[in-house]
Amino acid sequence: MVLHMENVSLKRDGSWILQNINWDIKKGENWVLFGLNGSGKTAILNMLNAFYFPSSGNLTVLGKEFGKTYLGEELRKKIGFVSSALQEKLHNHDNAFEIVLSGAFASIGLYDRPTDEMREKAIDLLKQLGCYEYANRNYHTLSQGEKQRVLIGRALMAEPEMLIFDEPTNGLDFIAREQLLETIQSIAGNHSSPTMIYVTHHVEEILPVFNKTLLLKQGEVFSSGMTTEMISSEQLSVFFGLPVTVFWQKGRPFLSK
Ligand SMILES: Nc1ncnc2c1ncn2[C@@H]1O[C@H](COP(=O)(O)OP(=O)(O)OP(=O)(O)O)[C@@H](O)[C@H]1O
Repeated sequence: MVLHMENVSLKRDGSWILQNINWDIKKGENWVLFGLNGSGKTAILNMLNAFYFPSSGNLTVLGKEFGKTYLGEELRKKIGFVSSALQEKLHNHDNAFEIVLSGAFASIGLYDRPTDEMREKAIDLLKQLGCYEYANRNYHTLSQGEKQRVLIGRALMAEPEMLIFDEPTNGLDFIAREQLLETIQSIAGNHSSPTMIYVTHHVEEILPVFNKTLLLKQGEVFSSGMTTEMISSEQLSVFFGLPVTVFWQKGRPFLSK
């Protein structure tokens, strides 16, 4: 089991942010965590990363049970994270190659001496993700879409067991978004690919590789199961509280009122 959440609730500053969350992720599944603004998506991610601790319930992430030992750092090494928020934390004067390489040490900036093997791997990843042509460019000169792909390379460098995309298309134009989504879909084709979780509130970003979906509403699980069943006109009309139609094209859902 990659993730086991059993009746997990979270209280912050006196209010309940998450209530009775049940969520199991098995190896081989890739999940969408779908919820509107303020539904508690970030709170769940902060628990997976061991920044927050459940106020009640049982939580096991990658075989580590919360409450038994301190597991923050150990766990975070096994979880790759791609978000726009992370972009701001990186050293902007590093080039794309160095940013990817630093993923091997789970560090911001390069403090340890990378091995030749690590360098080769970073180059392979840059090629695989279509970033090779700007490998020598300073990170801050890259476009948002290019930055996000470099971040994916950085995350994959550490060979994570879980890879989380937190609204990764923020700030991307249509073309950059589609390129990024294509990259994400291609990672899944790799036999050593990690379990992926894609956090979003945009239906049209849900790729075929994300075969499972959890619908989160006001801190509670509204429903969870196969993506094709969750992302349906019937479910989402109740979820949004307004009639919507979902139509599928080339394995991806689209939403209209
Ligand atoms: N420390 C805190 N104290 C009180 N309330 C909080 C705290 N942190 C978050 N919340 C509230 O918990 C709810 C869930 O927040 P969270 O950031 O997890 O939502 P989200 O689904 O990630 O939203 P978005 O898509 O807008 O990022 C929100 O109503 C938020 O205001």
